[in-house]
Amino acid sequence: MSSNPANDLQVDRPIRVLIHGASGRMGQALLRLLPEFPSLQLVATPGRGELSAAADFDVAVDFSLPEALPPLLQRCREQGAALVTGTTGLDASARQALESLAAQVPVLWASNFSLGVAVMDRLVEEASAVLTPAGWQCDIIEQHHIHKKDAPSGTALTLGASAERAGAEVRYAALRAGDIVGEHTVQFAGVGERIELIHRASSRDIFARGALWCATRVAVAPAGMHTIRSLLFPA
Ligand SMILES: NC(=O)C1=CN([C@@H]2O[C@H](COP(=O)(O)OP(=O)(O)OC[C@H]3O[C@@H](n4cnc5c(N)ncnc54)[C@H](OP(=O)(O)O)[C@@H]3O)[C@@H](O)[C@H]2O)C=CC1
Ligand SMILES: O=C(O)C1=N[C@H](C(=O)O)C[C@H](O)C1
Repeated sequence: MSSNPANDLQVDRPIRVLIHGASGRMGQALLRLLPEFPSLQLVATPGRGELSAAADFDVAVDFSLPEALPPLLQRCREQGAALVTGTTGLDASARQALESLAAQVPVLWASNFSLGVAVMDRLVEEASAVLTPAGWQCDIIEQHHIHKKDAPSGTALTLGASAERAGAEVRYAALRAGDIVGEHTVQFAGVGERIELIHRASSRDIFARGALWCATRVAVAPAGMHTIRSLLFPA
């Protein structure tokens, strides 16, 4: 999760990586930061309709749109390659398709690859476990740039799911404005007091670095569904 090359993985041979969605905001950040991870060797950046002609790879790193995923999953399955994806707005059948791919290859989907949000997620779960039974209300307010298609954001839904595990009934509000990289507020409101947990992303580099760090780990992991929490905070 760090820009320190010492945190890169030592490997016998380079891990061949395909970047899916390379022309996008996240794709461009991934390409710029890739040199921080010498174990990763870029072999393909296929655009629309170019996947079948792409070179063989060990791990795909994907930030695209839900409709772009089926051909990528198919290619990973055919090749036995790992998948790290941060694409949000996935419906139940897309999530199921990831689970089914994970029966054959290592897969990691994360709605947010930042360390800060991973820690915030744990705080939300802990706060909700105490405050929900005490009758506090949980609300999640997220703000993003005007180009973002899905709402609520994937991160908001992940944080909400963590609060809901403790029984909370979460309400969501989403704002799309300017070039906001991403801001998430989880508010717990009781009578006479309130707690607000806020994460503000000021650069996409935090997501790109997190995804590349995960790729170095997932590429050499066993088949199955991996999570950012299981990589960052192994039991
Ligand atoms: N998990 C995380 O930490 C983060 C997740 N995200 C998520 O990542 C995704 C991408 O975000 P962002 O980079 O801002 O989006 P962009 O719109 O900037 O980029 C989307 C990319 O996907 C490609 N694409 C879109 N549709 C298709 C298709 N049908 N087939 C193949 N390629 C396609 C685009 O190609 P083209 O140029 O041809 O349109 C482009 O390269 C979103 O779901 C966003 O929510 C974003 C930031 C962090
Ligand atoms: O689309 C974005 O930009 C982001 N999407 C992710 C989400 O949906 O939570 C992560 C981050 O907030 C930026």
